[in-house]
Amino acid sequence: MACTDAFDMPLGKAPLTYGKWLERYGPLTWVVASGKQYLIVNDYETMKELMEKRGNIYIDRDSTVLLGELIGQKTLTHRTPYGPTWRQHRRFLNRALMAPIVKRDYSAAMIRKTLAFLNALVDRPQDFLMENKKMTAELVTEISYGMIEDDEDGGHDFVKMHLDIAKISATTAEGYWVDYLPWMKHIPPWTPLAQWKRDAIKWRKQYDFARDYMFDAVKKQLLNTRGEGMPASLVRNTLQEVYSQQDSKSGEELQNDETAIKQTSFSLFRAGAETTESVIRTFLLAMTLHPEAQARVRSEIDAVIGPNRFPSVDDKGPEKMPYLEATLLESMRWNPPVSSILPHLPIRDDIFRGYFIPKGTAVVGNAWQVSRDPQLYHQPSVFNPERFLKRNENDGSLTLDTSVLSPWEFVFGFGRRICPGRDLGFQAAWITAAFVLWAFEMRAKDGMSMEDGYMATDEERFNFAAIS
Ligand code: HEM
Repeated sequence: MACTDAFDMPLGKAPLTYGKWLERYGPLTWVVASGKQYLIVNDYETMKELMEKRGNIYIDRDSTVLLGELIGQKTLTHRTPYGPTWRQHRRFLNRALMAPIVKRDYSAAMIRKTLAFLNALVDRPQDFLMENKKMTAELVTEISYGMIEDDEDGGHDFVKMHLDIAKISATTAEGYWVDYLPWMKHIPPWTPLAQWKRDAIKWRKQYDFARDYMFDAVKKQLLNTRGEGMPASLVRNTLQEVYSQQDSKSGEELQNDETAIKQTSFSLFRAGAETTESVIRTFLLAMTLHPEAQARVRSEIDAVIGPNRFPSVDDKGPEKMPYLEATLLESMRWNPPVSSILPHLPIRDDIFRGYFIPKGTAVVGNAWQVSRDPQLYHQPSVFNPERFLKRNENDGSLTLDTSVLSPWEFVFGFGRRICPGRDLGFQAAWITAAFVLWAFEMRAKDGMSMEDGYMATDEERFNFAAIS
């Protein structure tokens, strides 16, 4: 392990800088910046050792005073500290987002949204990025609530509310004095230099309104109809389950369950929309820049599905369509949506490989570096779905090569904090990919290709933001 200094802490494209530390210092780099301790982990085995094998220790999350505490984002599942509230969130989410439930309850919404996306592409192909954003934002909202607006309450635009909240997060991301001097949170809002506090109160109201708005609508409808005719959604399904146990629960327990469902459903948009959008965006980019790979996926779709029916989730899986599966895996590896995995903080002091790691250190796994590890992937910057495939010697068919590390092993994080929406996100991306290439051939504008050097380096091609 090596220590570097705060001035080396990158402001932009962090995973690339972390990757350079691997060459200089080895897999672990210790950094202290703005009074906070970070441990940057740059290889897969070490991430697994810390966040999975020692997952009971490296399980906490950090949060800032302004955004986390005063505005309330600490209550989003991915920001919730380790403890009973987080465990309750995970119990609901793990059950509600299991692969068979996703397939049974949410496939129809995914197909409906994808067909709307295809229609938009016919009319306005140049808007594909914006339409992809819209599709994934609406899909995750519908999965959370079964609808995208509450007509009875004036039809506020829920997606827009979320986008506004994302702006608040961006505005506050660089930190305020109160984040370093927590006693400042007690300063009354009317004092002359407390504009930040007045802003925080305003943002808190905006945040609380958005969090309660759709949840309250679904709850009201459920109480009025007992769920008759309501579409499946995370809120409907989990509230129904909780209400079915109301005889065995105290009023306080029911209230706690409701609060947890409200927080988890509100978290899904922040955690699930842009990440799924990223997988689809990378797939579309890869298919455009690699016409040969696109042609192989399209011929697989032609052979398995043909022109007379739509793709269906029953076609999904490496046994039926190995090349499509490998292409999506390669899209997730080529550009991991969360290039720096959210920090896992140890809940107690730990000794690892002889190094002392204090409680509260932000342990950051650099998923990007794993995706570019030449020991794991030959020519890692090259988009090559075949790296995940091998030919069956007996019948010549293709199967997944399990000796190659699947991106499933690192792009969704590790241990008990692993992404609970991974099956949902992957299935949504699969449906979009299958429908787009069933319906269209994609070509780059003006016939540009990788050979022309079009955005040829990783650094130019991807943005390395929180969601890349
Ligand atoms: C498809 C692409 C997706 C990717 C690549 C992705 C990736 C991740 C990663 C890296 C984490 C952090 C895991 C860790 O700390 O070890 C995470 C957490 C999380 N993800 Fe996803 N995610 C995706 C889709 C989704 C979807 C569709 C949902 C839900 C609708 C979702 C919900 C969550 C939640 C709630 C957490 C917080 C878990 C916790 O802190 O306990 N994600 N995701």
